Amino acid sequence: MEQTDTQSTVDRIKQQISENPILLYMKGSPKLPNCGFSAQASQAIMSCGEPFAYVDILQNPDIRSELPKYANWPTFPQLWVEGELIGGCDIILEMFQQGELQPLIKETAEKHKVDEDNAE
Ligand SMILES: N[C@@H](CCC(=O)N[C@@H](CS)C(=O)NCC(=O)O)C(=O)O
Ligand code: FES
Repeated sequence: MEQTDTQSTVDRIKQQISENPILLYMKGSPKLPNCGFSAQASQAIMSCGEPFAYVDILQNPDIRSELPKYANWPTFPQLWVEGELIGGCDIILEMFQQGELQPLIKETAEKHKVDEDNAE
């Protein structure tokens, strides 16, 4: 039973990561963040001007407990781009300050817009 629950949570995480090219696991929402780290991270990503998906881990305690093990990353927020963990708040802000975040987000969004246009 325990095993099955853990497995379904991990499956849900894998599905979220594979279906959303830009995905932020955070506390609260970008509009109403519940922690300063999540607020700073989501603001930096929002300032790139592209839509992105998020999961509020405070509403999903199973994901909060399983994702750190799956990701091998102990804390939130976590930014995932195209199925890869980019990092947490420190890395996101560092990339933003170095001018690396915006091209990553822009190029990813652009690429997946084309994917969607070609979807048929
Ligand atoms: N230095 C971290 C700061 C994030 C952090 O320390 N998060 C803590 C407090 S919000 C956390 O997620 N703890 C585990 C938990 O609350 O589940 C980063 O770069 O992301
Ligand atoms: S919720 Fe306390 S530091 Fe993030």
